[in-house]
Amino acid sequence: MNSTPPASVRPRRGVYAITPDCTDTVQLLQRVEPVLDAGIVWLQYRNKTASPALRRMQASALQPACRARGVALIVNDDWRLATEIGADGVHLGEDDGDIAQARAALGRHALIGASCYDDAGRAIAAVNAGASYVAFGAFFPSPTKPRARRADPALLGHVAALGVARVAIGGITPDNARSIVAAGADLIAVISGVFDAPDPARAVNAYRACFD
Ligand SMILES: Cc1ncc(COP(=O)(O)OP(=O)(O)O)c(N)n1
Ligand SMILES: Cc1nc(C(=O)O)sc1CCOP(=O)(O)O
Ligand SMILES: [Mg+2]
Repeated sequence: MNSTPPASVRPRRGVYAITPDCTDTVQLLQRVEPVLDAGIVWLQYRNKTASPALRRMQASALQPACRARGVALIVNDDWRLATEIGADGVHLGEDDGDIAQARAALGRHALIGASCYDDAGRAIAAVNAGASYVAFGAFFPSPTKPRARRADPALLGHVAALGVARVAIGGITPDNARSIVAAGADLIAVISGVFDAPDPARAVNAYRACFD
């Protein structure tokens, strides 16, 4: 019997890395593999510039790399793509479709995340619709999304009773992550702080230390 639990039910605390836009799939894997090996909990495949065909190819390439390391793969924006490639879940923002529909398609074990920005009411609605985690941000100026609306860290404490994982995103660095974890974040979601770092695996370790 395989005693290893599926990635979706392992402890939900730690680093949630999100891929940068990258057109070259070989290079994408070369950038992601050391990050997976460094001990992240979840990986989100996000590419805002790729065609649907390239997104399918890249998500399919990431799936076995994540599976081999016990890291859950979450597809951004597109629950149909998540089902097609056998991902562990999907992340949905305000323009990305219906959480209940995604839950019905992906099944009860899937990780379904909802962007809640600075809005606790949105988080309550998302959990009622079937979300597995709620994401808030941006907590700091984000190099990736400079125009992201800003959220107050106190919000993370206000939604503790929802009983789902709380993800923090937006400009999180190894220097400011500890304050966000102290405010109540279970996972910190990061793009530039990991993938623009001179040594991404070392950056993951610095973020991980903020949970000690
Ligand atoms: C973990 C996490 N949190 C928030 C987002 C942002 O989602 P969204 O507002 O739909 O914006 P895009 O990422 O689609 O540009 C996210 N992707 N992941
Ligand atoms: C994709 C995304 N969503 C955000 C939100 O606030 O909802 S901030 C963001 C970008 C996160 O990248 P970085 O770690 O480079 O700041
Ligand atoms: Mg989106």
